[in-house]
Amino acid sequence: MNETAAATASAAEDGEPDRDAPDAAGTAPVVVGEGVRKSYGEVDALDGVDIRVEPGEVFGLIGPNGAGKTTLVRALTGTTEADGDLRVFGVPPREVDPQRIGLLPQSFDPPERLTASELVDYYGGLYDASRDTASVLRDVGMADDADAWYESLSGGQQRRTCVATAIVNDPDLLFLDEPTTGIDPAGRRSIHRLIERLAGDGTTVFLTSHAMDEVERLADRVALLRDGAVVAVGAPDELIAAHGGDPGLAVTLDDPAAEADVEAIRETLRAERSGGSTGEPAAAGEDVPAVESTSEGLRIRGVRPEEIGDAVDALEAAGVAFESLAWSEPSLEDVYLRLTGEEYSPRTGDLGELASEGGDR
Ligand SMILES: Nc1ncnc2c1ncn2[C@@H]1O[C@H](COP(=O)(O)OP(=O)(O)OP(=O)(O)O)[C@@H](O)[C@H]1O
Repeated sequence: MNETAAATASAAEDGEPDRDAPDAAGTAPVVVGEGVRKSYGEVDALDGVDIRVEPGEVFGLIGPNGAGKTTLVRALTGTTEADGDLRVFGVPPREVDPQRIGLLPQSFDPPERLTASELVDYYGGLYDASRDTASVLRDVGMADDADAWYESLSGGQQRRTCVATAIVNDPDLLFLDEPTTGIDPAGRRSIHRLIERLAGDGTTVFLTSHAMDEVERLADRVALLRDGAVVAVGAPDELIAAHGGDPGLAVTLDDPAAEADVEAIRETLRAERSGGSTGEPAAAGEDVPAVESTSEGLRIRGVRPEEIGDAVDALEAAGVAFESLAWSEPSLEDVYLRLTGEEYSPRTGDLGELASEGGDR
């Protein structure tokens, strides 16, 4: 019996819950964190984080600036000490075989007086076994610039080269902290395809990003960190269904709408929804589109595509001139905005409260 199995057996004998236990499918989690805490002086960067990442998952970590994402990545990779129970491949982070881990930190300043190829060679040389440098550079779209000095590369090319150094050891668990920052759309797509391919081949990917479209596309599950704690975790679809709100019409205005105009729009839509041409108001409690102010103008939630004409009529009847309209289904970005309270609107109440009521914590 190896050390991990022995520790597991002894915990089970003690009657304690076994956090590293295989799930019903028989697979042990790759990452387990329970009650993870880290303070910098007065600042609680991590305030009791619980997290579990399964093998082969792309696990997305999102949250506002300062929420604690980088601190959590640092704790999980053993680059900072943290309190609480942390296990990676069943052992404390600092005891994990480095060969199994790839890390792209948020800030990464490799030696500049090397070419992209030499840099990947250099990092590959730190491991017992590494991939062929040319194939790694091909993976990140840097084959044509392999012989360019790192310092002469553009910001996006530098970031791609850094991604290459993180995968040169063919890791089982890959931490990517903001991998596509500064990379152009085509480059982002190639990094996305790379992540999908790695995950398809069994690599577990821990992806931190502010690009919600990226996380929504790539992640099997997402954890939203706020003020050092996980406030929601689940598959993107589940989170969107639970917290994304209704589909809505984004109305871009030249000038902010007056409260009286917003109320007039609301009343017109209510009448349309309930009685159409009869103009009867909706019954109390009836589901009607909600009109909210946003930084760009208005968002009319709960409008069905066939009701967009009614919304335009309501805007015109209220004398509100608009620049553009865009109807969309809720996305992970809506979840993020609602659960972080960044979508606060005085007309819809404090969504910070909604986060604590509707979040998973
Ligand atoms: N070395 C440090 N010394 C002091 N405070 C720190 C240190 N590192 C992080 N912090 C603080 O801990 C909190 C969490 O920071 P962290 O970098 O983990 O957030 P983040 O979610 O990664 O933010 P961002 O999205 O801006 O990268 C912040 O309040 C930050 O100021």
